[in-house]
Amino acid sequence: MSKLQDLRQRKEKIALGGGEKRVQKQHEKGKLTARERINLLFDEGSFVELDAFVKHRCTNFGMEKVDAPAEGVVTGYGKVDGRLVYAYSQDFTVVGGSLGEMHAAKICKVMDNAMKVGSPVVGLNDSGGARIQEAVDALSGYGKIFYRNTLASGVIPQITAIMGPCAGGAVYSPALTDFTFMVDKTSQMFITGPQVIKTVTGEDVTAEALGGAMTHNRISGVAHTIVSNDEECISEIRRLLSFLPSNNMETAPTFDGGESNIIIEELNSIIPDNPNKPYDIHDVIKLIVDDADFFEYQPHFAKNIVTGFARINGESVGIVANQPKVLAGCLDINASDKSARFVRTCDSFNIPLLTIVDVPGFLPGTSQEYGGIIRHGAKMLYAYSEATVPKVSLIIRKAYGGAYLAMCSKDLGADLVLAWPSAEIAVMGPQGAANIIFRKEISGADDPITMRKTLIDDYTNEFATPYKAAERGFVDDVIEPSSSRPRLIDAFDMLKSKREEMPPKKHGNIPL
Ligand SMILES: CC(=O)SCCNC(=O)CCNC(=O)[C@H](O)C(C)(C)COP(=O)(O)OP(=O)(O)OC[C@H]1O[C@@H](n2cnc3c(N)ncnc32)[C@H](O)[C@@H]1OP(=O)(O)O
Repeated sequence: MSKLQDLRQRKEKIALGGGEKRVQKQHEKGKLTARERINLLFDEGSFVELDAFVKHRCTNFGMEKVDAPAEGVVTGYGKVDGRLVYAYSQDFTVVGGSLGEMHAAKICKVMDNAMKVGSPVVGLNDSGGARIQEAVDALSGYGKIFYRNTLASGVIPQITAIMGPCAGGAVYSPALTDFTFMVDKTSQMFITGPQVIKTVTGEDVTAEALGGAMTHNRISGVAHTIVSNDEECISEIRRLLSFLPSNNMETAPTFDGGESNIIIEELNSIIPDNPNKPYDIHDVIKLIVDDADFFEYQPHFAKNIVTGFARINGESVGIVANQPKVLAGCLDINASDKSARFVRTCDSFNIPLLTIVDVPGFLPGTSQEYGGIIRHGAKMLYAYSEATVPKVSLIIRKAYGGAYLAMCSKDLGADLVLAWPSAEIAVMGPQGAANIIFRKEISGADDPITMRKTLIDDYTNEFATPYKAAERGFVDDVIEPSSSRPRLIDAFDMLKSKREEMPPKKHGNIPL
């Protein structure tokens, strides 16, 4: 056999992964193989595989006889929409995609290379976890990955997709990355599986209920996006990448922004006359951004706040907006965590922030106080204050108390604050305020009910407007809602050359 034939044969054998039977089993579960996923991720023909010949060197429990093509993980680089991206894709058909010393070394090489050239890393996870035969060498492999995840944090975007099992120590690499996708029904994440839980606590729980995609998207907030199958997962990763720069020294790619001067009459009537009537903030976002295209971040978690990426005049922006439809748009523990993390993600990657405010306050109650709403809410204040990207706030209705401050107020460094005439910026809502400051007048009146109503109306007319804040310069301008899109385009355009430095320090100490 010629050397060339030998090379071809070797590569063909490696490309078969764990063999036909195991590939068939993978397909029967509704999953694509590691290589099929890689092919979908990258622009056609652009993927360059590295380390296909790497072998494990474990001899425990007969492992010297186990051939593991590509060491159970396909690694390399290629182009996504013409931009360089590094990726690894675990191959469940090879020793269950389990991670040993050399499997980890391949992933570490991808991360090291991506850091050198400043490109995102996409990790497609489908693995039985630490390769049990390799013992502490496998654990060390995870440790090396966690260390690199942390060093790369805020330098290059790190995206993880969970496309199969992800248990034990394996869960912490995804948790250290910027974005975690989970495929519905075929992916699970947990520290300890159902059997261990049954033994230790006696609790009965299925793997899906414990760590399925919806559990982590809706309840725990560990995952950011749920997708229905592998194909959708990969296409959503490609879509997400289009909103992000390749690294923290660059800005996100720009696109054709469409109509910029458009007046949107619908916005003038989108807020209901009754201040207690909810509406869907998505309607406002979709009218303002380019092509109604909104990539939502954690759409199923803390639905009282809406976060995600969009474009305004072709440029990426990160949007944080209260959702009056859920908990009246109050901020709570989960909303604070979700938005603070999102703000920091945007700031890391030079993505300007648009904050749309309609917030009646922080959610009252013992469960919130005992859960540490003070500590969690502080994360929002911290994240907005330290963010140096352009920050534009649009106050469309309620902006009360500490929550007004937390939603990127002027005092937390908003570069431009615009308000609609429907804005109400005050320490608290008129009803609550009147009960406290006019208590004596109300209780001493011949007709307390009428007196209360009169005083609430007085307070509303005087304070529940944007004009008190505008008088002090906390609001830069009160605008017609219909002009919001051109005004925001103009604001972000004006702020493009913004330069702001934080005081030198090792790192800040965000309340965790
Ligand atoms: C730090 C940590 O990561 S601790 C976590 C350690 N990992 C674990 O506890 C999980 C162990 N694995 C499992 O429980 C199961 O394999 C599951 C649930 C992940 C998947 O189950 P199934 O879909 O039924 O696949 P199955 O068990 O047949 O595994 C496929 C192959 O991968 C192997 N495999 C799976 N996980 C591992 C592992 N962690 N180490 C070594 N081999 C493994 C299996 O032995 C099997 O090999 P075979 O095809 O030669 O028979």
